[in-house]
Amino acid sequence: MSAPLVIAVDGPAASGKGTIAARLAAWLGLPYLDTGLLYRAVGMAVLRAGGDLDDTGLAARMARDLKLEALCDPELIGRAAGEAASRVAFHPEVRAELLKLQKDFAGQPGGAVLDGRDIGTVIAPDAPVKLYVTADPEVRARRRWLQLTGRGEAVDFETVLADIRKRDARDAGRDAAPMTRAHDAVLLDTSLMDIEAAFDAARRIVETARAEAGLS
Ligand SMILES: Nc1ncnc2c1ncn2[C@@H]1O[C@H](COP(=O)(O)OP(=O)(O)OP(=O)(O)O)[C@@H](O)[C@H]1O
Ligand SMILES: Nc1ccn([C@@H]2O[C@H](COP(=O)(O)O)[C@@H](O)[C@H]2O)c(=O)n1
Repeated sequence: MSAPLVIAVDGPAASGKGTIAARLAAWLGLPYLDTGLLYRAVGMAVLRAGGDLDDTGLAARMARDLKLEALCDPELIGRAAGEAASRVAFHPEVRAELLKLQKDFAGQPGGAVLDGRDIGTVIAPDAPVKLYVTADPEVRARRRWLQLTGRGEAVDFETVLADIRKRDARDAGRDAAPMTRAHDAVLLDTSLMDIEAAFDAARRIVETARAEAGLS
């Protein structure tokens, strides 16, 4: 029997990694977890409790008490949730609380697809297929701006670009599980690709990696 097919998809905000990961999962019939939603849900829980995002203890308690139903909240897609997520994700104690759930998901016997910032480095370092999806900050900001304004959020492009740059710096610069490309992750720059082209490129990367790893 061959090893389970685990696909780790990492990259910065609005690079399109979630779109790619979800489509890979549907194509392969694998379960999919958007791990950013976990941090978004914790951040929103802290904000809704009137708490301070820098309060490590409170954020860690919210992470410990997180219910999976919370991931269905449409507010998690919003700008406030993205910023709050990056703030609580900074705390190692929060990351520790969310670790087991993610590792268990990645360890399912039939395989899985996960996307985030530390999937290929921390959550599933032995994944046979790893992608690091990126795009220029301006391209990502435009995608995010279209997404946010499309759902009715009034925000200008420059604000979204500033958010993206700040979030990139915080996510890549933190000590705990920083956003980084795993040494064995294949880089996929989607700056000049539409969604179909990006998915096709990702599918080819997966097919090559599967063949190299001898996975059926
Ligand atoms: N290659 C692409 N070309 C144009 N738009 C794209 C592309 N990939 C994704 N998008 C759009 O950009 C937005 C962000 O995509 P997506 O949610 O996949 O990014 P992400 O990297 O998972 O973001 P986050 O880190 O915030 O979870 C969505 O509206 C999506 O439809
Ligand atoms: N594995 C992960 C996933 C996410 N984060 C943090 O959450 C923020 C929101 O993530 P999105 O993918 O939904 O944009 C992100 O900026 C990270 O700070 C993380 O640390 N690790």
